[in-house]
Amino acid sequence: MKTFVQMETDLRLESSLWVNNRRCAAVLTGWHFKWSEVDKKSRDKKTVSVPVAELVGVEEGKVEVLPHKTVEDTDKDFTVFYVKRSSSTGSCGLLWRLGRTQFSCPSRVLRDQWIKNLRTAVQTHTPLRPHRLLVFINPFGGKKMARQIFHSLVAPLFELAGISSHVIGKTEVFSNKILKDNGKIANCMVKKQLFCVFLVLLVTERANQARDHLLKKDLMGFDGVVCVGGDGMFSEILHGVIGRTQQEAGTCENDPGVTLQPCPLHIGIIPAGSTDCVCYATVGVIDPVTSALHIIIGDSQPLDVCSVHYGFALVRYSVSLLGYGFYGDVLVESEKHRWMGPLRYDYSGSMVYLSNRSYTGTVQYLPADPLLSSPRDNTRCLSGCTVCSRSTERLFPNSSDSGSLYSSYSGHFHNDLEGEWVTVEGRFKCVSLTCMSSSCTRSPMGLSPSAHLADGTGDLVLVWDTNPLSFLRFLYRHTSTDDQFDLPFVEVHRVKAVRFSLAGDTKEEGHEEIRELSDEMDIEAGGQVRSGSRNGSQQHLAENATGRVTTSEKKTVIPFTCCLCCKKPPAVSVWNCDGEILPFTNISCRIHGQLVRLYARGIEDKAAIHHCSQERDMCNITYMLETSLP
Ligand SMILES: CCCCCCCCCCCCC/C=C/[C@@H](O)[C@H](COP(=O)(O)O)NC(=O)CCCCCCCCCCCCCCC
Ligand SMILES: Nc1ncnc2c1ncn2[C@@H]1O[C@H](COP(=O)(O)OP(=O)(O)O)[C@@H](O)[C@H]1O
Ligand SMILES: [Ca+2]
Repeated sequence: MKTFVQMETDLRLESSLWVNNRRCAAVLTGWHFKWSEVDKKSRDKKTVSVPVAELVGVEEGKVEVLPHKTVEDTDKDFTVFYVKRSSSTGSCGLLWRLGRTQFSCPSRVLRDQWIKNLRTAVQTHTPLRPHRLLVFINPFGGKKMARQIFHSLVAPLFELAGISSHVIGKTEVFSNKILKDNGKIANCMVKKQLFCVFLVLLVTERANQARDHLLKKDLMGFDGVVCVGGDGMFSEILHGVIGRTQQEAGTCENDPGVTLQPCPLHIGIIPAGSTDCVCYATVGVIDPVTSALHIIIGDSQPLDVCSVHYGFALVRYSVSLLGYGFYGDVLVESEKHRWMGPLRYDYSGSMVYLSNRSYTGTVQYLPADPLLSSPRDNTRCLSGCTVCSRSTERLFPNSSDSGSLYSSYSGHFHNDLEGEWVTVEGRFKCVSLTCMSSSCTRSPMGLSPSAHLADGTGDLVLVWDTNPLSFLRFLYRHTSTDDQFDLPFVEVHRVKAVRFSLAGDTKEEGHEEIRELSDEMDIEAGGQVRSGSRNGSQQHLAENATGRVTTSEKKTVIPFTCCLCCKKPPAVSVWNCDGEILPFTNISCRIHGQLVRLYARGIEDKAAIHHCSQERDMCNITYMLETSLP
């Protein structure tokens, strides 16, 4: 404690500085860098306060980054880059932009003192800033813009932080640029930069390449993995990161009852996909610059993950949507129209809606503690969420400081699969399970608006068979703030685990095909099954208890290919697992609290920011840091 106070005192700096030829009083306290004009009348006075954790770079001289980086190397000036917020229309979170202020000092000595103290403050207060990142770019995701997005919007920001890039895999034109730039960037990294980021870029050439890389290659020294793509790409990274962590810990992923090891590698998402639900639900906006800034400053958001099992074999992990019935059918249909890009979901959604199907099944669930929270309590999981913070203490009870990443990893995970299972049986339009709100641009409040990112539970939504108009009402409510659960044919439950099985005789049309597929997936006792890809060829990876890995490429078998034109509707649907079709119907699922961490901080409340900025007349806001820091 004494050392900490000492450090704070050492870092404190206060002096007059000039911004645009106007004199300002500037102060660096432990946690904030603030400046305000001194010669202004007090009522016009503006104080800009930047949390140290949100400083992006401190450079000598007068530096510009847009449209190109230019440096006027003067003796008495320095430039500070930081996170600046602005609200965005049409999304629930705030856009982050790069703020920049050039300061002039009365002497070079004072200038150097400011630079030194600001940089030391950042290093002291932001231990999770990444230094080495592995970046995977899916060139075929969403509107096929991932490479451009990365190179035009994200790379310049990383360059500010001092990039050294190493390209692996087959490189393309843009890679040459990175390689060419390397020398120049590496130089300033040594001399000037606030902190260094070492990026390894991989542009994928096939589905599951990123996952396989994470499962097999040397990851020594990396702090995090970044994916530039959509939810499918994120899912690959998720599987790679979780799988690798369990491999190294000697944990058997197949056992539905096992406590999985939380993953030390952070995951960053630069959105460039079709739904981008994970990004939207954890950041609040689909914006590559905002996401890049969250990565650069090393934000950390824990996330619950659902493991899906078929008997004693792991099938997949899910975070956003595990949906049977409507969402499964939409996915099957949308695969035929991938060429439409993101619009394929709207087209397929309409087609499947018009086909008016419902399915029988038995759902069993293990309710979560109703005293902790409820899916109908009208709360939102926002940045600094108290429900999630309390869950951290519950999930990692042995850690001394539950908020700290490293201490939580040393604690013992609390295994809570106790309780009484509830069984419901009947005919459903859809059965959905989500670990988080799953908000996205189509549905800004999400599948379950009050779900939490990191509370160790999921929300199970049961939509009983109903007439088409009522079902449309249910769907339509997802697009507004109207409560989609306030309908007589809809139920929502906060759960820790779920099982699903086909009701009655399972030997129905379509199901045989699924069974055939599952036979081909080589499930041995204790064997692990991974499947997936939505690009026409499905790679199955089966790993048995001895660790032997076998892969076999096979043509995608999508059940019910003629589902929309057959006169007789299919009796069995499929599971949509974060955009992947599962080859099994009878599955069991379990939520693993805070299994992974993202470079994000949850959705920042627009209202709180607005209120805050009016009160203090500040163009940059200390809001989050003031709520989350000691
Ligand atoms: C009438 C308007 C109805 C709007 C209903 C909106 C419900 C939206 C729920 C969205 C949940 C999203 C969960 C995320 C899942 C993703 O992991 C996953 C993979 O994403 P990726 O391809 O980017 O990698 N995405 C999906 O599986 C897509 C699910 C999207 C379902 C959209 C359904 C649109 C339905 C439109 C119905 C229109 C009825 C019109 C009747 C005339
Ligand atoms: N080079 C590649 N070629 C084909 N498919 C790929 C490639 N790289 C990744 N994929 C797969 O593409 C799928 C869709 O990617 P994603 O980035 O999520 O886009 P979208 O949001 O449009 O679905 C993912 O399941 C991923 O496994
Ligand atoms: Ca949750």
